[in-house]
Amino acid sequence: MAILRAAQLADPELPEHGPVLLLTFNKALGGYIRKISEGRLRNVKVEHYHLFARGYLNSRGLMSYNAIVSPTVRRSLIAQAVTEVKARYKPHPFFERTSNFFDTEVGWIAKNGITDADTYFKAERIGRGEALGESFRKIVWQVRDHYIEKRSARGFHYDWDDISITVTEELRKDNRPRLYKHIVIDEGQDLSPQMLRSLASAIPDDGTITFFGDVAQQIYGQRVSWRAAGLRPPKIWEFNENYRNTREIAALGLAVAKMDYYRDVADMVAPTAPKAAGAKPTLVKVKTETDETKLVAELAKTMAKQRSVAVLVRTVNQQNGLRQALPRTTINLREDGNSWIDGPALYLGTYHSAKGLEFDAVLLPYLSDSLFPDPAQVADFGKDEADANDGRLLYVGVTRAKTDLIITFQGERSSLLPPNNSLYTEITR
Ligand SMILES: Nc1ncnc2c1ncn2[C@@H]1O[C@H](COP(=O)(O)OP(=O)(O)OP(=O)(O)O)[C@@H](O)[C@H]1O
Repeated sequence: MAILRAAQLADPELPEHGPVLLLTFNKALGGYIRKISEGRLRNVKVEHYHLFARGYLNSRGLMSYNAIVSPTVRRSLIAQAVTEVKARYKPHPFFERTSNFFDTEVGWIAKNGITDADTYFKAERIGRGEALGESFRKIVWQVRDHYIEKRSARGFHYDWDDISITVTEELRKDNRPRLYKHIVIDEGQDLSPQMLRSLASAIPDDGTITFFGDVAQQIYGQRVSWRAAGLRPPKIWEFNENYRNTREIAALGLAVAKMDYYRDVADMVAPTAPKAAGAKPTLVKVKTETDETKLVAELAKTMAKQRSVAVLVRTVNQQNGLRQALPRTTINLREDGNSWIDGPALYLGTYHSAKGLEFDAVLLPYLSDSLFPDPAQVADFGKDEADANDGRLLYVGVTRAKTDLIITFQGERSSLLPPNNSLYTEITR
């Protein structure tokens, strides 16, 4: 629909036509969209947000080589900033929170376009985790300041979260004609409010924004809707037909969306049951993790001879581990994001990188209680928040499968999997 909408807005037959930006969240989805729309899109540019942001700032003379700090360096600078701020205070357990916690909080500030302390102190935090009290927010704000100072000292002007603040500021003072008249956003639920604001500033007064989103698939933990960014859509279409999954796979997806960790989702559109029937998702219990990796690699290899198959995992470490066991020809969704093959192929990636994509068969290994939700997330944000985040990832993973879904685990199966056994065919190896 996003492709068709983009084509329509660029069609010279339409009086309001003009150049269109079809914006995706990540590289892999951009590659997929370019592939499936081959030859059909004229006057439409397909880009992911960060490519757009870099290109625009470059046109303003504000982008140089190495201007954006990598996530790893950012995290280490934030960790150093925490140590510095900690030295000014009496010992307090708050400082013992993981660097991922501080990194996420600093990211949240930027994603919401907050640039002054007062606004942050008063901001309402959506999410399941406990809201931070003002004294803690004061500490976080100092961490943020120290981090930005350190970053500038190293010559980095931006990180991947706050780049959208400069994009918005520049667009607001930029009187040049706009490059695109219309912007179509796919997987918009995961763009930050500030990214959305920057896109709204990127079109002319007579331009339009079309936003495609599915709140059930919010996987970047922001738990905000487009409303938070101030978008007031004059028209909303609801798409509730599920044409992708078989009835059995859709039933598991729906059961996931009904789990406790999905409470209070605003703007949720429940899909109606699809017509095509197929096999139930298979739930395989294995003895050890080594057996699990071996089994998944064998199944994936065999199945990928005839179909498109994806193996999706929670963490980059799991991905790297599995990579060794899979054939060299396996397409890595994160790194080879731009390659997309029609027909039989084997893909490997994280749940995050599979956003918006679909495969004939999907394998979801390591869904053991000890590994999912990711224990590191539980340590950083507490069980409730980790359940809410990883539950959404599970929903994304399950709904990528068109006809076959295989889930494997060892020990106890993850508590995030719906407990109703009639949803699965269970096998013990
Ligand atoms: N009207 C239709 N009739 C038949 N098949 C359709 C129709 N619309 C979409 N499809 C097919 O349904 C599948 C899912 O469509 P699409 O990838 O656009 O879903 P989506 O809404 O973007 O899903 P998600 O956000 O979960 O990735 C695709 O294989 C697509 O070709």
